[in-house]
Amino acid sequence: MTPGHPLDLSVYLVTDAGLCGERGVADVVSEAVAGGVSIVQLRDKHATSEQLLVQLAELARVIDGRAAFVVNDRLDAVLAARRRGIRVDGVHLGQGDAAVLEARAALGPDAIVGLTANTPAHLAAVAELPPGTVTYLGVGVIRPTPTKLDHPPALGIDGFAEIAAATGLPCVAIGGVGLADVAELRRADAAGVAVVSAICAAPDPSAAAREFADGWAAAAPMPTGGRGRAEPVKGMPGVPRVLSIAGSDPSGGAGIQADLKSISALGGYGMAAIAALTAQNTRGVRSVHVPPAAFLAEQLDAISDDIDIDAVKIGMLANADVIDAVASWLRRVRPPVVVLDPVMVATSGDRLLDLDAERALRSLLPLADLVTPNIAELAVLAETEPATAWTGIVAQAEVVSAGYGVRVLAKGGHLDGATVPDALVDAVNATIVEFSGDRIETTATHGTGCSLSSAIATLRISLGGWEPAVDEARRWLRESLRHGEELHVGGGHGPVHHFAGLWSRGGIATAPTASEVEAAWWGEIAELRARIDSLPFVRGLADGTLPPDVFEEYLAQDAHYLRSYSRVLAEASRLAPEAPEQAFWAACAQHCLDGELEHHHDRLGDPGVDPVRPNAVNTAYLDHLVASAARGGYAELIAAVLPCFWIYDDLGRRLIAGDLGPAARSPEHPYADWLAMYGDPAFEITTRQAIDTVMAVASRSTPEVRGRMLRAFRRSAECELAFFAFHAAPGCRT
Ligand SMILES: Nc1ncnc2c1ncn2[C@@H]1O[C@H](COP(=O)(O)OP(=O)(O)O)[C@@H](O)[C@H]1O
Ligand SMILES: Cc1ncc(COP(=O)(O)O)c(N)n1
Ligand SMILES: [Mg+2]
Repeated sequence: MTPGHPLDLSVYLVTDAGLCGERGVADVVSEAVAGGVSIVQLRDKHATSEQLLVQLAELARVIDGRAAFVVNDRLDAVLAARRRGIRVDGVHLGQGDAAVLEARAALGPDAIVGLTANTPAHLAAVAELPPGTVTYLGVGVIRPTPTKLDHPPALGIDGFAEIAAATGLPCVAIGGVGLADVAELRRADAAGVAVVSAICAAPDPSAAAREFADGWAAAAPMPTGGRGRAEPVKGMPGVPRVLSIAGSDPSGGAGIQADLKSISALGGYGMAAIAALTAQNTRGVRSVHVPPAAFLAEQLDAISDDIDIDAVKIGMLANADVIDAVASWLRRVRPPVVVLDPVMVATSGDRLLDLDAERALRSLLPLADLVTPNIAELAVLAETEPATAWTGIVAQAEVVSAGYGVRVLAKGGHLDGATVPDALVDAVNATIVEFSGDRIETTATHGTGCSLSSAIATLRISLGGWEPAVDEARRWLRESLRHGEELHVGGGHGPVHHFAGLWSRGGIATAPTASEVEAAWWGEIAELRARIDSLPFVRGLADGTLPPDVFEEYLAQDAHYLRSYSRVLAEASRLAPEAPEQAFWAACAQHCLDGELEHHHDRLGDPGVDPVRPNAVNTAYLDHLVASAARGGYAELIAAVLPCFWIYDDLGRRLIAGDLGPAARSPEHPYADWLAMYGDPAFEITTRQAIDTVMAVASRSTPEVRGRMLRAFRRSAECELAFFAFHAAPGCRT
């Protein structure tokens, strides 16, 4: 968690090493955080202290400040990690774990201390604790879940809502939460949803996480803020009013334009006095025009005569006259925070400052609170050659800091190497704070220095200290660097994506691709599929031991189902917006009757009229399909019909391949014709077409419609499980 920032509990990932499998926990966490997970809990009940420490270091590195990071149960490991400078934000404790009071005392007031609580007695005990002891409650389980075998009775969403209403603390819903529950839980006042298998076991954890983040964002916000959600820290000032005095970059990635985006992205009100104009793009600077310095002075006065300025960021000043105008305004106005980015050379290598102005720039240093030179600029200020090693860079920063009585942020962006360090050097107070992170492989580095310095100026006001401001600005810049190339701006060094974090957290969600939706939906029903595989009915099908009367009763029910399912597919055809989709669903409707149903009749004998009374799960499944069409129209209906293709195709192919037992490969298998029908490559092609059709619609839909489609899809998958299960138990007869 970042000091001064509200804790975002919305998508809470609990790790499970078993479910992450060969990919490893760190890879899954890294992807999940990229997809929008806001907090990660490392849960490893078996690791030794030493193993846990290694995992903590690795996860802290891949999370890289993008999400909060807590550890289940092991307060000792959190303390050991913190002693080694590993960034762990806190601990989550169960009722049987170390006492929350002890954790709060050991970790200090800013740490996260989460607590599992799911009974009125637990809530009563929490209410007795001093305020500020517990940060949030983990409340569950919502539904029965295989990822925690010893879980208490499921609360359901109503039970969760009751507990959330009875406490003043933010409540995270945990245990068996599916994507389809997210909106309802948010409306039930959840501060977030905890997810284990739906992300850890997903083929694409990033896409799965994004579905949850989108689902959360799309759910209607609570009518009034406040309860149930963590609040910003008390005493946070209002919106920082931040002025950039810098040059214009018409391509929008550096200079004034980058400053205004950075200030806005970090919650400030941005103002800009233009000191110079450049004609540049992502490849380089073509020319520079400097308006008269007197006109800059007029701009500055116009602002300060009217507006209280909280912070100033100074960038490209072009020449000595301009520098003098800014120096004399600063002496008069004395804004509380002044950050000077001593821009001399652009990322492209072009000079942005007259040579004779370099000396004038030094006169500004004592008027600044922080100066942020890159390696080349630091050497000019230190009047020496650029250092090539990090230690030399920090030494030069100390010289400049001592010589001018100003804090220096030495930036290592131009160093070669796998890590990118920065150092906040304050020779006056004799402190050096180093920051480091892995180098982000990207061409989008245009304007990094501009963006960083205006971000620090803004955050210095809202966070109240230099170290947290630099820390948070770096975290934000790193996220912006990671997403810069997605903007597709220019053929040279493109801009960073200033709003990457903001947009992905639901402001403006980028639409997922069809294959991302496909992976997320398949992952969403992973648990249901696993349960189908282990049903006695399916195991009996696989090894051929399923009693014929059970199989025939199943077929009779399925024949009834298929007659109605065919009508539902015809309805999809009727509702289809385009002719190819209309034809596809019509063909599926027909195949249902003359392919699948015919097979059933071959086996059972064509009864002419339907003699079978549908059993309860059959009726429920068909009701759901009809209701999906009536309620949600085409999009929801095709999502609801999909599991009947997808699950049968997947199961059929795996049975034929012998994945569920070798007997299914034998031509002597008693149900060989049934297996051949669903393992048939023609059925695979039809299924692929159905998946593609549904995913194309889902990826084009709004998050709200996509959420409803997923709920319909998941419900059908549940019905498939129930349909098989009905015929599974020995002795169960329809
Ligand atoms: N590839 C990268 N990966 C991670 N951080 C980077 C990368 N490039 C630059 N930075 C960071 O961007 C900021 C600007 O640094 P730098 O590139 O040295 O300055 P300038 O943009 O002024 O030349 C620093 O915080 C630096 O650590
Ligand atoms: C107008 C203007 N100001 C500053 C920079 C430096 O950019 P960087 O942030 O990459 O050092 C730039 N290219 N253009
Ligand atoms: Mg720079």
